[in-house]
Amino acid sequence: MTTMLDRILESKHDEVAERRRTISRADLDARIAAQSAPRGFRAALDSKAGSGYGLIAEIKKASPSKGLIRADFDPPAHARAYAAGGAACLSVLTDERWFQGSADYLAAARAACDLPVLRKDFMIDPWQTAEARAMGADAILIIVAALDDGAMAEIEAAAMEQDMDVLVEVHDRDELDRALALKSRLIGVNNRNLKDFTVDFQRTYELVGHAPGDCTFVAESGLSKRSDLDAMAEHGVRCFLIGEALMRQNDVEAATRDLIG
Ligand SMILES: O=C(O)c1ccccc1NCC(=O)[C@H](O)[C@H](O)COP(=O)(O)O
Repeated sequence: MTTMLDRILESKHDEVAERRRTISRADLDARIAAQSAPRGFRAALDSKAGSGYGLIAEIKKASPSKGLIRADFDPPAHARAYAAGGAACLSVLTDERWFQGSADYLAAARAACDLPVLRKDFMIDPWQTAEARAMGADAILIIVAALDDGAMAEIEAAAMEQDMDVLVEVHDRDELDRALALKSRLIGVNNRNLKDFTVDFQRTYELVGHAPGDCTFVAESGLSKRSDLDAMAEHGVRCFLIGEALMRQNDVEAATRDLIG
């Protein structure tokens, strides 16, 4: 059966191949040289989690599971609201076809605040890490379900060469074991099944006990209220990636503060 992840990855291969044809490495290098140094993504998350909750607040216009989430989409305004509300980091969707995201949204969000920013996209090629840094990203995502071990290691090495952090996303015990063969100790558990979009917090509860103590452990997807976070904290999880629930709020700053304050 072809899953949504399969469909996304298939289109991503064509899309990345096309950009590789049209954007020269010299152009990317010039844009990287013009960027400010990466802001420490994991360090910012750890710092906030040390005295409360570490929130990666996501700027997300639409998704395959929910369609359009926010009509009055304004990345710089959302970035400022998340920062004022106490978020540790931002995540910005840059995938255009499935999430209506954009590299321009990431650049605009980063310029509007001083938080480190994750490029939220489907990384299939080390070239995308240079592209991520050229747009200003401080961290990239590796989805273990999307890659073989060799590709993961190459993409991680390319990101680390650019001094970016790497969030490694897993769904089950096998994927966690593969993630732990990498160097990054920033591990996310996606509670959303990327095949049928169901959300199950049990995934996080089951995996957190298997992560070594030197990991920063992040629960992702489907979290919407303070009691969700407090329940996670009872299992030892203090870092969260949250998009839709915050993006649907009229007052994003107040909602962010209420959630983690
Ligand atoms: O959000 C989706 O529908 C989706 C579908 C297929 C692949 C990935 C998907 N989401 C990416 C994410 O990881 C979430 O945007 C992120 O964890 C935040 O989730 P939420 O708080 O539920 O918006």
